[in-house]
Amino acid sequence: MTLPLLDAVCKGTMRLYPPVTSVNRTTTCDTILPVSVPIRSTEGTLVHEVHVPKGTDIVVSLLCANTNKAIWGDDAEEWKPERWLGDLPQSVVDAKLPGIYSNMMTFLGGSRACIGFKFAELEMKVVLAVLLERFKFALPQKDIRWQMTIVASPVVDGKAQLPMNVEVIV
Ligand code: HEM
Repeated sequence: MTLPLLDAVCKGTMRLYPPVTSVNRTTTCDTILPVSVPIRSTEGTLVHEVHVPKGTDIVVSLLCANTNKAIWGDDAEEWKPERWLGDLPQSVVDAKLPGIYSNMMTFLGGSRACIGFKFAELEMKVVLAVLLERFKFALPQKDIRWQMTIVASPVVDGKAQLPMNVEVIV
């Protein structure tokens, strides 16, 4: 059975709210990092690559890659599952992000990518399909903020929590 809307909702959510927002790495040798678009330096010259010496700590933001306006468009910060109901924009295809999951970096890419991503994807779909058949969920009138630190969490009144009104469907 294909459930395109459920699939689109999961992808839309995983793009905008990646549970792991960034990963840290330390270079083990001198490295040259190419940049996707040239950067203008403080001297006014265009920089096409960055020299990174061995032993440099690097923060790789999965959230920034997932919400880059040059890739996803001006509405990059909006939750729009319908993006996945048709063809993705050419800018997303052309970006060739190395992520293992649906043109985004949520589960990373390369040899240390998440090995549990298919399990996680299946689990979230099963849980949603079972719960949504039996319960109605609604957000309360509270100011919910998303704290996008290394692990993302919803916060209300300074405490990590996600209050919800849950009603049994009879
Ligand atoms: C929505 C759920 C999940 C997300 C967003 C996620 C994301 C990630 C990310 C970003 C990494 C790379 C971390 C790094 O290298 O610094 C990672 C690694 C890993 N994940 Fe997941 N993960 C999820 C669920 C799972 C599940 C369900 C499992 C196991 C059943 C799992 C097992 C692993 C393992 C073992 C690694 C380490 C892989 C390695 O270093 O070679 N993950 N995950």
